[in-house]
Amino acid sequence: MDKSVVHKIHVANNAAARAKGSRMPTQPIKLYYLPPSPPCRSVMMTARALDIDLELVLTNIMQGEHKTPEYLKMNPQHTIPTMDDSGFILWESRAILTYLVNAYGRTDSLYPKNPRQRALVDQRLNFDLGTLYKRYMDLYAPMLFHGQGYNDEAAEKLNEALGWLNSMLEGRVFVAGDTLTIADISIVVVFSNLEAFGFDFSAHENVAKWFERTKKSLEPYGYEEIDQAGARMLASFLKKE
Ligand SMILES: N[C@@H](CCC(=O)N[C@@H](CS)C(=O)NCC(=O)O)C(=O)O
Repeated sequence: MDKSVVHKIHVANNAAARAKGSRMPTQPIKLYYLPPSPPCRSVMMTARALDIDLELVLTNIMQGEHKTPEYLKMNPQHTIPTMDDSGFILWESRAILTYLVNAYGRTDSLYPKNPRQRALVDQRLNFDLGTLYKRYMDLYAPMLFHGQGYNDEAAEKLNEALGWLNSMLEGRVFVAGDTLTIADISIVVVFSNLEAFGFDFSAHENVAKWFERTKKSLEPYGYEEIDQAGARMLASFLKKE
């Protein structure tokens, strides 16, 4: 679509949102992304949940588009997703999620302001970054990107992390309480990948039920189009190996 048309739509959408009393970006927020990238998918679903239009900038990391001088000037760590909100540059998906809710959320429900509730969301996000997503990558990155085989030890480590998540979910509807938060959106992308890759996590009953519930909750925010489609794309890389 013509850029000026995209901008006009953005201005009209924001005027409507402002009329409903919410804060909205003055310019479209740019997101450097690639559809199968799991952390990009969590940012895109969160933006939908917040009713924020993103200007998506396709950044093909397979073709080195994240290592151009311009990209490295913006993000020397050359990762996607990277966000540009009117010159404010941010990377690390979980930092982007918290920023978007803090800056543009109509309510705090996706990232509660209550200190204890927020601390639980932060704990889950840190668990995801440092343990769950890390162990998922320890198992699947060698298979996806280096043609290596299934590593039972890495699978066992991942399974251990799934068990910890299962315990965190005991007596809870969502990972940090009774309502959907950005922690669910960050964590769900791991499970969409595991499902697409055929990793059986059904023994973790709380996790399996939470996954189905979270998929449904995210349906209005593009779950199938963004997350499931991205996970299937990644799975097709896996099958080729
Ligand atoms: N922890 C980061 C991970 C970002 C990341 O590693 N993204 C991958 C794509 S899924 C990437 O940019 N890889 C290219 C590179 O690191 O050079 C986040 O959540 O944003």
